[in-house]
Amino acid sequence: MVKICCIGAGYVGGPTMAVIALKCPAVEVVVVDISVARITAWNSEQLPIYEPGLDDVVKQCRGRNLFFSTDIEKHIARADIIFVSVNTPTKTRGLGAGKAADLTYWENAARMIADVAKADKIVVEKSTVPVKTAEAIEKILIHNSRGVNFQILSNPEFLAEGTAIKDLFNPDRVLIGGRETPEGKKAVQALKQVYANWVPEDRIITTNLWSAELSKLAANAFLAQRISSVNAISALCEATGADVAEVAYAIGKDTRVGPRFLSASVGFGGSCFQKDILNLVYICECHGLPEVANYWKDVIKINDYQKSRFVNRVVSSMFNTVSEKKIAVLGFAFKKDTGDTRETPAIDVCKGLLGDKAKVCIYDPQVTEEQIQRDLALNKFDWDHPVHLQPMSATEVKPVAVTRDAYEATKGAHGVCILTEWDEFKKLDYVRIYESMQKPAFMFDGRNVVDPQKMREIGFIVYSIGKPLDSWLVDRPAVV
Ligand SMILES: NC(=O)c1ccc[n+]([C@@H]2O[C@H](COP(=O)([O-])OP(=O)(O)OC[C@H]3O[C@@H](n4cnc5c(N)ncnc54)[C@H](O)[C@@H]3O)[C@@H](O)[C@H]2O)c1
Ligand SMILES: O=c1ccn([C@@H]2O[C@H](COP(=O)(O)OP(=O)(O)O[C@H]3O[C@H](CO)[C@@H](O)[C@H](O)[C@H]3O)[C@@H](O)[C@H]2O)c(=O)[nH]1
Repeated sequence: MVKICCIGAGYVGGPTMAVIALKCPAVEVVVVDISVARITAWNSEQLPIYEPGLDDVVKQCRGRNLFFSTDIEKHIARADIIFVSVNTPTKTRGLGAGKAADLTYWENAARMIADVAKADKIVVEKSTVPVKTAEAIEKILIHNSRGVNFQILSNPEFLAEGTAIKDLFNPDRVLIGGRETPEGKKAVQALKQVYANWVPEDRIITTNLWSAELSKLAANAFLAQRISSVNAISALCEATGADVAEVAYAIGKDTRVGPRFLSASVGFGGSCFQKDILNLVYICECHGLPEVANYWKDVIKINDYQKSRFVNRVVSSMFNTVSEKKIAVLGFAFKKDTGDTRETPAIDVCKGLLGDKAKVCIYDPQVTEEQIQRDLALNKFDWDHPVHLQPMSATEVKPVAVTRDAYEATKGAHGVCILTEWDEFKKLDYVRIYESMQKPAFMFDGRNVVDPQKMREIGFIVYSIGKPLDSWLVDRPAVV
């Protein structure tokens, strides 16, 4: 029986290994982590992450050929194939601070593999890492190997949160990069065999190591660039009276462009886009390509601009101050169908509103009060470390209220901000919400979830990203 061990039981390691176990009954899969709490949760009824369809997959395989453990050394030693899916945060100090990836966790994992391996192993890079990391890891392994043969593969993951199981069941492609030596090719084939259990052969792409690593960063940069492009157009739409949804529909009908990833929003979030673009920027700078670096940096600049623009819109339309006003925030996760808040635009929007002394009251169907407090207290990039290593000081607790219900959050509020496109926000009783609010009642829709015309008929003053403005807003420009 082929034995797989995955180091890192997070958003990628957990779902990916659960699907491998489901689709490959002849493979034994053990997911290990340094976080005892995470492993305990994976072994319980309440999994540590919310992902549609995940519970079902885990229940089918756990205890059969899928196991979760903190005994990292034992399972590394037993495995034929080791996936590494640990955190790769942005460095906060030293060389490359604010851009380069901090490979501390990756390096620790590699050294542990070198220490405990007594037989040949295939080591698979699953984390998203700057190009040529595999080469560095290879050096650590080879120099500490004591005669064991390691083959390094890059197998970046393309799943999106909220649709992880769907994406893993039916991936657009699986990418495997490896060395072009006979041993390297053999290792690529071994990993290909695992995916071939359910992924059609023509969707499994093999490349050299560097192409695989760079493709992952470039794919995320291209996706994020589409959102910043449509968000840039949304600002122009507001200034000129066009409707960004109509413009995006017309653009997306061109088969060369395609319709997906053209929804204007308060900004993109998530653990990947910003971090991966910063990595790309750093690599370009290191290779003496400042023009290319600046090109990609602007994708992030537009994203920051979009968040600031939103906050300024709220403040300027509410008589230029939100001080002491209750502002309800509906949605805190970075997208629907996940409880993940990493780099969610809600953090910057809430911090902006709190900076203007608003009384912020937040409701999200999947995010806990503890998580929201943690997010509002953490410094930039601190979130991407194993949870038990993140700083958290009780003195930093922010004056926000968190409710378990959208009606409670909006009761008595002066304004409502929709920051995540949860389906349930489409179906709320907005007449009831309007009646319970202070007047004039403001609606700021950062995800174009509600029909602005219907909201106006109810009585709200409405702002929707990239849509023609209410006359009230036209006279109150939101300058960044
Ligand atoms: N989240 C996504 O949608 C996504 C998609 C594709 C790729 N990625 C990439 O995959 C990687 C992991 O992302 P994630 O979202 O799963 O992160 P995560 O924070 O959810 O999980 C990482 C896990 O690794 C564990 N860990 C860290 N060091 C360890 C060590 N030495 N030994 C054992 N466990 C260790 C942590 O405790 C944590 O549970 C990142 O490089 C990310 O960029 C993420
Ligand atoms: O038209 C769109 C599409 C997305 N978003 C926002 O963009 C962010 C990212 O969304 P999405 O890409 O769906 O989620 P992620 O889980 O961050 O997945 C991205 O990042 C992963 C980590 O690298 C990759 O594996 C995936 O392929 C890539 O889509 C979210 O805040 C979305 O709300 C928009 O604002 N408009």
